[in-house]
Amino acid sequence: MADIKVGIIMGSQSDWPTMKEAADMLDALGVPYEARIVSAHRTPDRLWDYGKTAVDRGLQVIIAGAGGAAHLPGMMASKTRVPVIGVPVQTKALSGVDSLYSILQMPRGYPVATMAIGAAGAANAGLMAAGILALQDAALAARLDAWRADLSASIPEVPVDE
Ligand SMILES: Nc1c(C(=O)O)ncn1[C@@H]1O[C@H](COP(=O)(O)O)[C@@H](O)[C@H]1O
Repeated sequence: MADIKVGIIMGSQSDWPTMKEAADMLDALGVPYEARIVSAHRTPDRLWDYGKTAVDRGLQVIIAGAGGAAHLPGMMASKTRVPVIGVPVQTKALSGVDSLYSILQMPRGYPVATMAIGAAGAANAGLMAAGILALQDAALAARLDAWRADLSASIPEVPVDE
């Protein structure tokens, strides 16, 4: 089995369509990961175990997505020193601003690197995780540079009528 250094966790199955954007990005960059449903509210023991074993299992980055009262990323950051990237999942009632504020305003000492709301934030979380791992992985760094160059090259210089 490939050496898994990235954990993608989410509060609910309903978050997967958003969090899959992070997974797809990691797939595109050839970064192995695991994906799990872990909820601070609904499965606190699972959260505890995941955080407690993260370092020993070799995880180097955790991407945590949740919506609404999104306590999962912050609680995971309280349980492990593995860096946590938070993804605020978009919600119906408050458009994800609730998720954003829940994740963003961590107390001093327990940071969560918070992305933008929704799918773009999840994709960026994948890129952020890859960038962190690329600091010590030259082959991944080359793939990430190529991905960025491709994106840049795909942006037209002159706008066209659609
Ligand atoms: N914010 C959290 C946590 C948590 O932070 O522990 N656990 C579940 N949830 C969120 O509840 C929302 C609705 O979940 P359901 O769709 O299962 O009702 C999801 O966006 C999930 O992340």
